[in-house]
Amino acid sequence: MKKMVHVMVGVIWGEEQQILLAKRPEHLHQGGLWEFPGGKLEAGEEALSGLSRELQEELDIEVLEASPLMDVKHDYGDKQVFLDIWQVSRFKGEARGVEGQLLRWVPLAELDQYEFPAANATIVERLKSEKAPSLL
Ligand SMILES: Nc1nc2c([nH]c(=O)n2[C@H]2C[C@H](O)[C@@H](COP(=O)(O)OP(=O)(O)OP(=O)(O)O)O2)c(=O)[nH]1
Ligand SMILES: [Mg+2]
Repeated sequence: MKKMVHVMVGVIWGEEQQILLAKRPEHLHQGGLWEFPGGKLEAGEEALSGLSRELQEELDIEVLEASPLMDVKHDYGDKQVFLDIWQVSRFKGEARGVEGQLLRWVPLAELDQYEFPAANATIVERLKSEKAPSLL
């Protein structure tokens, strides 16, 4: 059986209800697609610590407030992921692509215009079906 990778995923809200997307580098798993920033939880690490660490490493921001949104399990065939998705409602600093990744702040209504990994379809649906600020 393939091992399931626990991934911390941040839906980061900007001040005008936009969400931060990052483009995955071509050479990575699911490369060339847009994602919500995040990465693998380390052994023994708490979920929120892992999320904060990943967003610090990838975007150079400090998470000040975050809450769990949903989990998604997905089998890509070559890899099985458990996406642990949190909404980030407050953070410190200005996000930049530390690893050279392209970033874009996208209004909720325009999310469908971006190509995501297959596992993200349910996340996008969920975000569109609820009024963002009430979740926070
Ligand atoms: N960050 C993120 N990963 C996603 C999303 N959707 C999705 O299927 N994934 C998958 C793709 C990858 O298989 C996995 C994330 O692993 P990763 O390799 O980017 O993790 P990482 O940032 O810790 O990278 P690294 O330290 O191994 O370089 O989760 C998403 O929206 N955001
Ligand atoms: Mg990552």
